[in-house]
Amino acid sequence: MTETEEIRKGLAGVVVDYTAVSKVNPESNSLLYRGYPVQELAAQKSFEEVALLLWNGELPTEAELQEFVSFERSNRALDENVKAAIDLLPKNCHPMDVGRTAVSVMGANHPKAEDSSPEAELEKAKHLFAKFPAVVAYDQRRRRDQDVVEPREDLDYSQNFLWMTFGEEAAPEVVDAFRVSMVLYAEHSFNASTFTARVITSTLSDLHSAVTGAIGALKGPLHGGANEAVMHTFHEIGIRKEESREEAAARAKAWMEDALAQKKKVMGFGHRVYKNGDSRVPTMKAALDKMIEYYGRSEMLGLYDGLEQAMGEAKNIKPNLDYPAGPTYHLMGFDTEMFTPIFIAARITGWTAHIQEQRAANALIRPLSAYNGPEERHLS
Ligand SMILES: CC(=O)SCCNC(=O)CCNC(=O)[C@H](O)C(C)(C)COP(=O)(O)OP(=O)(O)OC[C@H]1O[C@@H](n2cnc3c(N)ncnc32)[C@H](O)[C@@H]1OP(=O)(O)O
Ligand SMILES: O=C([O-])CC(=O)C(=O)O
Repeated sequence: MTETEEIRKGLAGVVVDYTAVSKVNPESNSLLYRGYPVQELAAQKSFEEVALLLWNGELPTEAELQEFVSFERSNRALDENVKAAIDLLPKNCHPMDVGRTAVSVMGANHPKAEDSSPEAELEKAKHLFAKFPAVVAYDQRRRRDQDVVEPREDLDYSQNFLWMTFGEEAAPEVVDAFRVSMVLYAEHSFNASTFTARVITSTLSDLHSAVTGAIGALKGPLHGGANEAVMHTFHEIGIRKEESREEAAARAKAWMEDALAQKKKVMGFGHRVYKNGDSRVPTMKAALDKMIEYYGRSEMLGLYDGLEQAMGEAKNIKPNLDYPAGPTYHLMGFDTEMFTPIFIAARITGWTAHIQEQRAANALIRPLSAYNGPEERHLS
C-alpha cells in the first residue's frame, strides 16, 4: 500500500487513542460520560456534579460536591485585568474572540500556570469553570451597553449564569433548560476542539494554552459555531411571531429545498460520527419544546420542523445538538453570537478532563503526511 492510499482525510474513521472520559456509540445512538448515559445525567444531575464526574471519573459524594460548589461560588468574579483586556477589544468583535482572549489572560494570571501536576491541573480546570460564565455575561452586556451584573453566591451555576447575563432571576423552567444544555454540551470524545486541546497538551504545553486553542477550533461553523449558524438560518428565513406553526413550517421547508438545490451545507445537520441521529438531540429538543411553550412561540417550532422535515426528505440527514440548542438560547434572550461562547463554558469540563487524560499517558501527537509537491530541484 502506498503512503497516499493510507490517507484518511479529516482522520475520518481513524482511532487515535483510548479515552475513558466518554463513549460515543453511533450504533446504539448513545453517549456515556464515564459510563453513565447522558440522558440520565441531564434528567437528574446538576452541571456541577457532571463536571466532577468528568474530571474525577466518579460522581461526587455530598461532601465533595459541597466543597466544589463553595469553591465555584466564591471564584466567579472576573479579574480586573481580564475585564481590561476585554474592554480593549472592539464591542462588535466576535464573542468567541473575547472568550479566547479571556482564557489566555486567565492563564497568564494563574499562579500555577506552568504547574502541570494533576492537582494543579484540576485546580485550573475548576477555576476556568467558575470564571468563564462571567466572561460570557460581561461580553453580552457590554455589547448591549448595559452595566455589569456581579455574581451572586446564593445562586447555583445555571441560575447565576442567567442572572449575570440578564440582570434578573430566571424562571425555574428556563434555568432547567439551560442546565440541560450545559450537561449535553459538556463532552463528546475526540471532536475537533478536544483533539486540538490534546494535540497542544501532547507538546507538554500548559492547560490554558490547550483550552485557548480548543476555543479556536470550536469557533468554526462545522463544529461549535453551528449553533450560531442555525440561528442565522432562522433569521434568514424570517422569524414572524404572529405566524402559525404550519405557515412557518411551509416557509422553512421551501427555504431548505432551495438551499439544497443550490448544494448549500446547512449548519446544524449532519455529524462525523452519528449517521443516524445525534444521541443528544431528543433531550435538547424536549428542552426546546419547554421553552417554546414557556415563551408561547409555536412559530419557532414551525421553522424547526420545516427545516428538519425537508432535510430528512431530501437527504436523510439528521439534526445535531446545535440545531435545538440555537433556538433555545435565542428564546432565552442571548444574542446569536453568544451561543458558541456558552458552548465553551460547558465544554471546558470535557476539554480539561481530556487534557488530564492526555498528560497522564502522553505521546507527542505528530502524524505523517504524504508529500505531493515538486520533485527535488536545485538552485542553478
Ligand atoms: C457540536 C458539533 O460540533 S455537531 C456538528 C456541527 N456542525 C454542523 O452542523 C455543520 C454542518 N454539517 C456538516 O458540515 C457535516 O455534517 C459535518 C462536518 C458535521 C460532518 O461531516 P463529514 O462526516 O465530514 O461528512 P461530509 O461533510 O463529507 O458529508 C457527507 C455528505 O453529506 C452531505 N452533508 C453533510 N452534512 C450536511 C449538511 N449539514 N447540509 C447539507 N449536506 C450535508 C455532504 O454534502 C456530503 O454529501 P456528498 O457526499 O453528496 O458530497
Ligand atoms: O463529536 C463531534 O465531532 C462534534 C460534536 O458533536 C461535539 O463536539 O459535541
